[in-house]
Amino acid sequence: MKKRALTIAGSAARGGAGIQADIKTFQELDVYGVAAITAFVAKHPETNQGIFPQSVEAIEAQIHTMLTDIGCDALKTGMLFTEEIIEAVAWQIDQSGVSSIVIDPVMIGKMGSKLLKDDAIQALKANLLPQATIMTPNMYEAAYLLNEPLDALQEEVDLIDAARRLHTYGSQYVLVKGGRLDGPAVDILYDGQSLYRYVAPRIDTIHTNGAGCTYSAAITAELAKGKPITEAVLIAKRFITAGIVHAVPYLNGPGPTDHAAYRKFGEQTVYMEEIL
Ligand SMILES: Nc1ncnc2c1ncn2[C@@H]1O[C@H](COP(=O)(O)OP(=O)(O)OP(=O)(O)O)[C@@H](O)[C@H]1O
Ligand SMILES: Cc1ncc(COP(=O)(O)O)c(N)n1
Repeated sequence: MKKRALTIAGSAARGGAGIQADIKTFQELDVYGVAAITAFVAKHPETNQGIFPQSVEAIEAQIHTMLTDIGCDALKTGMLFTEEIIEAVAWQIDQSGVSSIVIDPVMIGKMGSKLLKDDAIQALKANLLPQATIMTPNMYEAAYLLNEPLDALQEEVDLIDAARRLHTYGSQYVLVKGGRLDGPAVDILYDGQSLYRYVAPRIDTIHTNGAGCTYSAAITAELAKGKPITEAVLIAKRFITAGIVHAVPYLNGPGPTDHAAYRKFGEQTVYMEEIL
């Protein structure tokens, strides 16, 4: 039977990030995608719209319906926004019996939206990270979780150090993304014993809106299909690299990645190596 992946995240009105990115990615990687929407994000300096969180009741009802009617082989979380949403979602994940859990600790969007409240970080650390199969912070999120200044991670050695320290928070694997490093786009994966680096050429573009969401959704899709973590991350890195190469500059600012690019052009310039 076709495998199923669930995303619990925010709706991004521009369509490149959040739930929209996740569902497009699930479809491209041939898993049945379902979604529980935690909030609607329609923030733009010109329209001055905002963030519209959904009630805990509405979020719980969506997750319950999907888990009981459709079932789930792997799930991911993205924007969760508040402490009470995190606590409710963490409880449902704990009860779900789903064994592949990807936690993307989304905090700030590339257009500047604040997607996690300051007082929610403790609930994320206490209730969600210990349940993670893999957590996928970017450099800024890793620093924030470690109580470091936001620009604390500057080089690859800092990513390695952060991955080791974040592993003590309880996630089985930690993937620290070097999207904002100078030089090649290197991400570090750590499982408590072995360290791996995933390397892609850096693409000279500002159009990476939703790159983190898309990457973690691709990892989730591959885990749903039963791939081991190291391989799921490699396929996902190829998926997002192709998406960035072929990104579409629709916006007055960072445009969305192209979720169809991996299928159409299958970029293979990405490799993985173990760091000894
Ligand atoms: N310019 C780039 N060229 C190549 N790869 C990139 C580039 N920017 C980001 N990446 C890669 O894209 C993936 C997502 O990384 P990124 O750091 O953008 O995550 P993120 O900041 O969490 O994204 P988001 O802001 O969408 O949540 C990582 O594998 C990263 O290495
Ligand atoms: C609902 C939602 N979730 C996540 C992101 C992060 O994506 P990015 O940092 O690429 O804008 C976003 N912008 N909106």
